[in-house]
Amino acid sequence: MKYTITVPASTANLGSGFDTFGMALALHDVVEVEVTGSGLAVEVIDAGAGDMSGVPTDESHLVVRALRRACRYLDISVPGIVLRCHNAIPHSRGLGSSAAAVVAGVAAGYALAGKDIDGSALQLAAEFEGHADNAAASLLGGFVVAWQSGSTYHAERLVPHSAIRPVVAIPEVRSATEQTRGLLPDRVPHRDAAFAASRSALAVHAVTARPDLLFAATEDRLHQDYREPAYPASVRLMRALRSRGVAAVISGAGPTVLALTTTGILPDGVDVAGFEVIELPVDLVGVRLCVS
Ligand SMILES: Nc1ncnc2c1ncn2[C@@H]1O[C@H](COP(=O)(O)OP(=O)(O)OP(=O)(O)O)[C@@H](O)[C@H]1O
Ligand SMILES: N[C@@H](CCO)C(=O)O
Repeated sequence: MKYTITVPASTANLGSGFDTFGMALALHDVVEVEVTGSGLAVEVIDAGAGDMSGVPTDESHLVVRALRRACRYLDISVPGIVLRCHNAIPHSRGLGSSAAAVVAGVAAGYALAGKDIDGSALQLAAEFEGHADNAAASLLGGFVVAWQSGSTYHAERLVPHSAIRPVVAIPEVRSATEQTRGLLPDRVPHRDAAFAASRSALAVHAVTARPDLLFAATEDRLHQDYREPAYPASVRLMRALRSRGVAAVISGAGPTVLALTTTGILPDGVDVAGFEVIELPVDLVGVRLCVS
């Protein structure tokens, strides 16, 4: 039996919802899993993601680690595994590749156990990253609001307004989430926290019902400026777009720039040299499984 898991990319933060907002995007990794008599074989295939030479093919592979974790949680043992990963989501660009890999592994564990995905899958997936924004989006699809109570992760899925057409500008350069989180301060001024509260509350309304409010709703003071030294060209592009009235933000931990448009294109005259610009519709479904 072959289990095929299709998992969407995601964009996190959306400007004002640091570690809270996520949105699934229609760019998918596909992971095929087969159970064998013994051992582990991992094949990593570039399906558009670019150079995959740094990705391990042993027990340290992220999909394998998440699959093993889910199997332990679900109390099943698997004698051997063949895994074929068709990677389309570029790594370390702020498009949630690591969360997608973890969600694929967890979903594979549930598939092997013959169980439907439930709330515990989010917990297992989010524990890998320490925040649930990307994982919840890849798991549930649509627009998610994620939060943490103690060590428990939660998320609510909302449906984005149908007029929203996300466009991403993906640079060649990479940046590791772990490093760019290190650029964030331990404390922020109270006025910036209040600013963030207003904009993130507004963003829930803007994304679901009032796209005309997206520009104000995506303003951020908690993370993007602090991370500018890691990817100055991306922040420059984001600001150039915002100066034209486009609701542009840094996608996740960067360096991709996300523009929440209603046109599916970026305005003429903005210099996008060094970036691949593509429209990525919202994925409303989240992770899916096919058994053959
Ligand atoms: N499909 C995958 N298979 C195996 N490992 C992966 C996969 N995707 C990501 N990884 C691992 O995760 C790393 C990237 O994680 P990182 O959190 O820095 O970036 P990201 O998830 O692409 O971006 P962000 O979290 O900002 O959206 C890769 O270098 C690789 O080690
Ligand atoms: N909210 C996370 C997303 C990236 O994993 C961050 O900005 O660091």
